[in-house]
Amino acid sequence: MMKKQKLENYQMVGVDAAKSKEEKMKIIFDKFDVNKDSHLGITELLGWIMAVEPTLSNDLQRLPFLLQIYLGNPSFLASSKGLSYSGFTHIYEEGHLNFDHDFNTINIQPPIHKGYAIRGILQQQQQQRSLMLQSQLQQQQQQCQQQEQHRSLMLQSQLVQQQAQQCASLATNTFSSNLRNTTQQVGGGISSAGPVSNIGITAQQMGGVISSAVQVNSYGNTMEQVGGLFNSTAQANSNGNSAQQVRGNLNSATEVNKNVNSAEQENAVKDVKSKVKYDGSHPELAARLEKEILDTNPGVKWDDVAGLSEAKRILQETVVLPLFMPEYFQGIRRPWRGVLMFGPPGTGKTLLAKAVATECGMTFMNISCSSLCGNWYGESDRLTWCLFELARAHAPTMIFIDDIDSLCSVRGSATEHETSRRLMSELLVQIDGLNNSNSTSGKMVTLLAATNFPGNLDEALRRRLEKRIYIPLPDFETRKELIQINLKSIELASEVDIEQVAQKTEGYSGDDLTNICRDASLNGMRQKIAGKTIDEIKNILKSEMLKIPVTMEDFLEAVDKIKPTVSSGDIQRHEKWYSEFGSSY
Ligand SMILES: Nc1ncnc2c1ncn2[C@@H]1O[C@H](COP(=O)(O)OP(=O)(O)OP(=O)(O)O)[C@@H](O)[C@H]1O
Repeated sequence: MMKKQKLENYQMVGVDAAKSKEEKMKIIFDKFDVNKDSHLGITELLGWIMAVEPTLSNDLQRLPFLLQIYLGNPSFLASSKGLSYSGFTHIYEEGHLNFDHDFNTINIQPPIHKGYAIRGILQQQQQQRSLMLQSQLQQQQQQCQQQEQHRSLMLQSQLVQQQAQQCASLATNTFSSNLRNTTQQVGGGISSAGPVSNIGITAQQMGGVISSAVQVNSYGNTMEQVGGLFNSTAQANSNGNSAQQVRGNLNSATEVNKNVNSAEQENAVKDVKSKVKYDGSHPELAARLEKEILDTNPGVKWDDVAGLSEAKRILQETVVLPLFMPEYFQGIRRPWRGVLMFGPPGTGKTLLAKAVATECGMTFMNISCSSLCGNWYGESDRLTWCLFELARAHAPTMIFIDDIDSLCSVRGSATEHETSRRLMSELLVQIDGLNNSNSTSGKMVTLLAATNFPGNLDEALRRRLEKRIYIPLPDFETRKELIQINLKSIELASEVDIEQVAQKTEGYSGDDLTNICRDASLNGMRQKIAGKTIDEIKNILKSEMLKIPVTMEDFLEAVDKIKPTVSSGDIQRHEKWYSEFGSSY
């Protein structure tokens, strides 16, 4: 079939096979008059050669390549577009020569032909190609090596990070306190006393877990050992203690307050974190987010948050414990994906989020609506996706989204915008993916959100924020504690009655109270400088200024001046929502 086709071509061109090569070339060149339209296509040229020399078409794939090279050589061109007769004869002869032998070898070793540096061109091209291939290969190898190194550094760094957290937690009161309680729980009603003997007793009683318990307490290092211990907790639970009891035995708020990490431990965590590198697909977005929202150590302690013991307990269960005993929080006990704190403004929601992140040595990502709003179509959902990718790279991480209601206009509503719809969909997908398979690998990412307008939340989002904690206005005891926290480094006059200030500030938010304390503490200075010139003020000794005590009068004046910012309508709105959708312990 092939032969027949070639013969037809041959006849069509009308070349007598018996003629000499030169004659054939002349006929073909004239016949096709390649320059008449100043254009010669490769396919056309290929057609000629195949027609004239049917035996040359053994390797049709190689031929166009060769022709391309010839046509690229200026010495074969009669004009900028047309082929010269000399060029044509050369092509013909090259093809002829090589086809006569074995066309497959042409490209490897083209014959030297008088007057033309074809071999040089081909060799050059070949060399260039092989150099290119070599350099591509080298680049690929280098990339592979770099990726490998990077990956192993990441793994090492994650391991160190985990260990640093474990060490920090175990070495500090935070953990020993948790551990002690846990061990008591492991004891499950065994009458044990002090922490160390308690561990001993528990270990003995638990039999199989002696080594874990001892190791954890003596050295407090590895995940498996910790896991071993917490497995024991799980066993203890199945041996009679209910989850309720476990929770009941958790640290009280006051105990939690004692759990202050040493600067050294914090630095260790910080140091490890700063070495974590994002290796995902959007480095430029990640860099932007990192700059805006990343805080490896927010530096707020439990001690700094007054009251809110209920909220603290829920946060312990949702965030702190799953981090310390990941093996326990599996399956149906998996950590809650998202936690919502709602309540009037200035009640300490952000403060609480920071405290949890600090106490757990978690990376804190404080995100606002504006950080997720991109300028371009699709940028917001990419930013959202990148946020969670970044969080996983820095895990354990807490993503804190303040004013989350502003991210979601209710879907389907008139105010819904395409960007916000896409952002919301991505956010829902990402929350769905939280704490599934990765929770055991220490890659815990928790979403903590806060809002003053819980009623504005998208229904789907509300469902995913599985725990919804009400952060109310501070009660009497909390107000007292809050005033003390605010004034801990301030000189107070002996007659100052904090209880009275607390009584007078019912309905004030934590933020309002902080403002009262600030105002009261500045009053002494105001009185001291009243009527003085700037120069006279400059001459007042700093130490003298610092010694001015805050009096009861200063407080009463401040309370008079500063009014509560939260209305009773606001409170009712929150309480109504709490009764419908809130979580309690
Ligand atoms: N429980 C608290 N303990 C100590 N300080 C508090 C407490 N609540 C509020 N404050 C003070 O009020 C300030 C504001 O608190 P925070 O930003 O946490 O409130 P918020 O509930 O997040 O407010 P918003 O809803 O407006 O974002 C804090 O910096 C702190 O000084």
